Amino acid sequence: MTIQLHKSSIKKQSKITITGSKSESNRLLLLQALYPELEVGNVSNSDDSEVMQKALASEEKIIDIHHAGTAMRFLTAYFASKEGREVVLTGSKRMKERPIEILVDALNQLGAEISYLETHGCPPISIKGKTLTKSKVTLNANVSSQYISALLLIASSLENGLELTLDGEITSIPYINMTLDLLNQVGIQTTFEDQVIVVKPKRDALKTKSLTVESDWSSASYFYSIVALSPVGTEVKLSSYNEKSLQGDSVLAEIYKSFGVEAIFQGHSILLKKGEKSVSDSVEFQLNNSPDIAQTIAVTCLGLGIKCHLTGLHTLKIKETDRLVALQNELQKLGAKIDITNDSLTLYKTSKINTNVAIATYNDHRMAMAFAPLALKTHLNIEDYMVVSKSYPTFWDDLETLGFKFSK
Ligand SMILES: O=C(O)C1=C[C@@H](OP(=O)(O)O)[C@@H](O)[C@H](O)C1
Ligand SMILES: C=C(OP(=O)(O)O)C(=O)O
Repeated sequence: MTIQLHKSSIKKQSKITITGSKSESNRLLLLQALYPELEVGNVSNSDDSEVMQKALASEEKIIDIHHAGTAMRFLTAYFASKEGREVVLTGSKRMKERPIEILVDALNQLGAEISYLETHGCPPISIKGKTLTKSKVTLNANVSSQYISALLLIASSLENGLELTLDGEITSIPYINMTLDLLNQVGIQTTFEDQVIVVKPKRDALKTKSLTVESDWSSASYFYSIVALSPVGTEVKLSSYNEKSLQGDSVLAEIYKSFGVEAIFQGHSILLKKGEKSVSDSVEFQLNNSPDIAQTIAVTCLGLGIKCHLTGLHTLKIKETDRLVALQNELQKLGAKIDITNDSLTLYKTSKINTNVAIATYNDHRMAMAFAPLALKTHLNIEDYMVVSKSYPTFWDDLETLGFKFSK
């Protein structure tokens, strides 16, 4: 199903409430399964968090987590440490191509019993839950931080806690820090020094029994892009956010200054305003710490007609799709010249954007949402538009609130 986005201009002022961060939600849902007295507010309404909730409550033998990477990785660790529980974790066609070997190896070294059912190194996997007795393991930290967060999330429930040694350059570090911060908030002790993370076992009551998830910063990125592509003076207010966020994607506020977007905190809302400041001609960003906003930034640059060079993108190749190739294909359709490597993208200055192009989304929510703001510049069509529900089910409703015009 394709949505036709008509060339639109949005209201001068609007207000949007974005659902809870799916990253924070999926961590806290797992902690809640370990410590049922924990109450969690503003849980994400994303498909990925729904899948996580259902899986944790399920007594079935086969659990299908569809496209949800965090759910796949976090639940692997969770079920592996649940003595007596036997499950098969499976997922979408793409999930069966997304690597999980580093996590499975680490868990098996800790005493787990996990095996592959189809392709070595990828889901589906069979897990025979065990009491994990060992407490030290080393793993490669350069492929996905989700493997590390998965181990950290179950660590406090292990008899002796966990000492994790991270080998190589650590990717997506803010997500690891987010995990550690949430553990600390509920009273689990951790240290992180010189590539070694230690998590102490938790035996006493929780320090905090109730936590509220901050709204999702990756979802906020699409509104930063919309404001960047709108006339001077356009304002969009987003809630509910914290000035000091656990989410690495909050770096958006800094990055989008280059695109003329002012972000003003007003209590727990952020007022985004397109300022008078002229936009940079060419930008460069290292996105190792915030890979999920790469697509948004690349498309904003196309819309503004500026050059961008984005680096630190090696994890994009193993996400919902190969996002580097997907971006190259779709930006080219719009008339852009773009070069990609295994970990970078260069988009050259493009003065004219092709109209009425059909953007393919590759089962990737962020392809649909990153390209949608271009409707402020031209007519465009987005294929399989409901793909957005992976992280942001009400995305199109919220765009309509802003004044976007479309036909489904
Ligand atoms: O831990 C998390 O919640 C996430 C970590 C990141 O993955 P990688 O560590 O694989 O880059 C990010 O891309 C993903 O959307 C969510
Ligand atoms: C990469 C993402 O999610 P996951 O890895 O959890 O599927 C994402 O939401 O952009």
